[in-house]
Amino acid sequence: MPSPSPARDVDSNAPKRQKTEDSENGGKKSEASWDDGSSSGGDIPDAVQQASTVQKLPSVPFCLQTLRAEVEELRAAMPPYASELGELFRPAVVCGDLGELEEPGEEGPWDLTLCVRGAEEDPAYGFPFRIRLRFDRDLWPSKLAVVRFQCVFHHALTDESGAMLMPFYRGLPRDDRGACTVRLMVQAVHQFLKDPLASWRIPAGKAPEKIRDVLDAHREASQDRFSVIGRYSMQYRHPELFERPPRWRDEWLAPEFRQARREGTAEAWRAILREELPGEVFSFVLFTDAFLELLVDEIFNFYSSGLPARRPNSMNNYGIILNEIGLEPLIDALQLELQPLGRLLFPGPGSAWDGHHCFIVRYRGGEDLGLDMHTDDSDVTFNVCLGLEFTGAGLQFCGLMGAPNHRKHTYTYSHVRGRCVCHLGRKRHGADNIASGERLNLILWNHSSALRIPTHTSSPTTGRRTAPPTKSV
Ligand SMILES: O=C(O)CCC(=O)C(=O)O
Ligand SMILES: [Fe+2]
Repeated sequence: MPSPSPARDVDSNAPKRQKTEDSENGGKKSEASWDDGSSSGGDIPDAVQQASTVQKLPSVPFCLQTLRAEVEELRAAMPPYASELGELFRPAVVCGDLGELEEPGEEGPWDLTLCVRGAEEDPAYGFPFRIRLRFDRDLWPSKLAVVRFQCVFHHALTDESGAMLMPFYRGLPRDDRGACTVRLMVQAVHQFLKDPLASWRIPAGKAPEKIRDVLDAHREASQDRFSVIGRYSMQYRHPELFERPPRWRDEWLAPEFRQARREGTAEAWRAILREELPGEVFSFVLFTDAFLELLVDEIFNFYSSGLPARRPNSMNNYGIILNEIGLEPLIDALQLELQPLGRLLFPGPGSAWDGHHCFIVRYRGGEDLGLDMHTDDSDVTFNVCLGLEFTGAGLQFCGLMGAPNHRKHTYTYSHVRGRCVCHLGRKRHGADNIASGERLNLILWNHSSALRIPTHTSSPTTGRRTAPPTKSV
């Protein structure tokens, strides 16, 4: 896939956001900035640059009360393309000016999640995509709310983490004060999904061919994905797993897990945990038999549908990605259920998840038997055994990546149906060969964008983001 040609940034009059230069940011970029050349157009071709206008922005101070009122006004009259509007909340951690994680104080920022779709009949973007709006008092409402797609999203004009790029913000609609509003932000995302070039203010017919090519490639990937999800939706065995908004039924989660969640204290959570390796590997009962039966039945139903399945990673030939068959909303909700435990066990990497990769691994004679030692492309991994009957298949652990004992065996965990084992993604591990029977596990890789700020936030993505994540062995 060709990449767009480099060009210089011309918008030196753009207003500056505080402290976003590399030197002040530990070499990392913040999700949006208005200042330096590299963050506002390093790889963006000339036609795009010319379309960017130099804006005079008003100085309207941040006011939390007004922001809350705008969210409620949106809730009271949701546009047809928006749904699943959450509540404003302060994120548990954010990336500080030096790239370190910090807990935000009274001054915010504030986050809001909701789903937005593009044009109704569009087979690639006419579906609800979960987005996060981040309101930072240095930027809102005079400049922008930072927008990030918090879901599987194939698009050429967002960065690797799903964050909008600078030209999107330059084209934001404004109210009669010249400021942003929540409703206008949501409308801008909808317009972006409908016509990204117009939203970047690139005149019709002026888009460089290279950009049109990458846009088309991503559109095709998105369309293929929704085509499988759509076709499978005609064949669901258990539609309750696919509901929108998603809902975890009480009878699906183990009573002791629900009890800990109700009490919500560190002691209550600790009471359900088994510390397999002190401070590093934990396990607990997560699912009931009823849920295990339901999920396994649905997975075998998908296998027998004959629909194409992307494989979860380069080391697994028989698994399926749950986010690719319509279960992304359910897994979003599962991640929320597990978040308090992540925060307790792994402060930092487990504190504020906003993305996931969730898949099934399957082992049986004649297919994959086990899994080589590796680390996961996750911040925190949850691994739940779904059954079936099997012997062997111990889960081996070594040290943390980078630690002196990285390659040294430290512990063997034995999977038990319904039980979940959790660890940092950088803890080296691998599965012994299955000796008999068949094993299915659900693997949830949790990601925090605060820990994964990409180094390029402005150039169009140059290829299809369809390659499965790989593991470092
Ligand atoms: O089979 C297992 O239990 C481990 C799977 C795993 O580590 C992975 O898929 O990343
Ligand atoms: Fe793994």
